[in-house]
Amino acid sequence: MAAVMLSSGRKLLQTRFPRPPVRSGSARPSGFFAPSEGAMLPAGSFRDRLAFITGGGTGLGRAMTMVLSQLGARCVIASRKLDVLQETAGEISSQTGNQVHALQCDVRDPQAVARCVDQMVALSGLPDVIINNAAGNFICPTERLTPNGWRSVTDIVLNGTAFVTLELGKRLIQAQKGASFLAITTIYAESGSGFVVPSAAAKAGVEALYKSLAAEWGRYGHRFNIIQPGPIRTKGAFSRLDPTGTFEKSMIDRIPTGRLGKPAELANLAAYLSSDFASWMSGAVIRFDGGEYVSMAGEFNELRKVTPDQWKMLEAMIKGTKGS
Ligand SMILES: CCCCC/C=C\CC/C=C/C=C/C(=O)SCCNC(=O)CCNC(=O)[C@H](O)C(C)(C)COP(=O)(O)OP(=O)(O)OC[C@H]1O[C@@H](n2cnc3c(N)ncnc32)[C@H](O)[C@@H]1OP(=O)(O)O
Ligand SMILES: NC(=O)C1=CN([C@@H]2O[C@H](COP(=O)(O)OP(=O)(O)OC[C@H]3O[C@@H](n4cnc5c(N)ncnc54)[C@H](OP(=O)(O)O)[C@@H]3O)[C@@H](O)[C@H]2O)C=CC1
Repeated sequence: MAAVMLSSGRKLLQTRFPRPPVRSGSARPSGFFAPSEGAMLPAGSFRDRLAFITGGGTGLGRAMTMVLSQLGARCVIASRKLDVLQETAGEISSQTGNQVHALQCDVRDPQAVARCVDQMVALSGLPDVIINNAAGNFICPTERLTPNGWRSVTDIVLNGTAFVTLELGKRLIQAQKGASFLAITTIYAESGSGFVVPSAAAKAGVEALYKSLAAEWGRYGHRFNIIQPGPIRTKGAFSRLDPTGTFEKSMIDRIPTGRLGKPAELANLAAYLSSDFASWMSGAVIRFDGGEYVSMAGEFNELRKVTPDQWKMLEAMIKGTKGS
């Protein structure tokens, strides 16, 4: 029951504002926004190209490796867990017929990054496409965070991205070879977010790093772009950000397109940004979130819950107001 109060405190009108109908993640809006998951670019768009993808063994990194490989790229995927990487590499290359190499690398360790790049160069040369996708994250009230907890996330996300970018950037400059660099951040890199503070701080740092290098290293033939994904189900993210599954429904409810993103959708955008079709694109920050960010930001967006009958009444009240 909602009441409209006069400034005197007297109730002018009472009306029932029923709770909005419960809408599941797959209800009405997703009928309008069904995902398309096949490779979007023309076949062979990455023929003779080498792509290096950190965290390419799982989740979104795996999906990006899959689409690049489908489009003809040779791929090198790198992270800590060699067995996971090898399994993914085998699966993708047997589906696409293109080489996928797995290299162990902890991006927090600059020497390990240099060794990994040495191995890649020996195997396949320097890459044309670099995707900094590896990340660490977990929800935690900031007052519970230890220095090592802070370090574990910021080292992977910010330092890891910087070490990979510096190592490859310097070698590419030396070799006078152009390349596309892409970083995967998140929508809260822009707004900040409680409960994932090291991630928010580190992702914001990655964005500053990539925007800065877009300005500085264009002269070497290097492009730098950023994708800020909204929620896309992966085991890595959801097990650490919503371990009980409690928040998923309310999250979907605030996404105007009414559903989570799909890894393959993100992968198509990443492929476009890394391709020659985007050769004029650098320094771009692309939010890819089904509208979630603007939906959370708008002061009056909760008025979506107001029914047509309630609008009639509100309109009459507003029009009936005389003076200020
Ligand atoms: C409604 C929400 C639904 C989902 C939302 C979806 C989308 C919204 C936008 C999403 C953005 C997503 C961003 C992402 O980055 S998702 C990527 C997630 N993937 C990963 O994190 C994979 C890699 N992660 C890890 O390996 C670990 O989680 C890691 C980051 C902790 C690093 O591992 P490791 O180096 O082995 O570190 P540990 O030794 O385990 O721990 C180090 C340090 O951290 C403390 N710590 C670990 N976990 C927690 C926790 N949950 N709470 C508090 N502290 C934690 C740990 O205790 C150690 O500190 P000490 O001081 O004790 O030594
Ligand atoms: N899924 C989502 O909803 C969203 C995801 N993102 C971003 O997307 C990217 C992919 O996340 P997602 O696929 O969901 O999650 P995953 O957990 O599947 O991916 C994270 C990857 O990072 C690798 N990694 C972690 N630490 C290191 C390290 N020290 N050195 C090298 N590699 C490391 C992991 O491999 P290993 O354990 O083998 O090292 C893993 O493959 C991340 O940048 C994340 O921040 C952003 C917004 C939303």
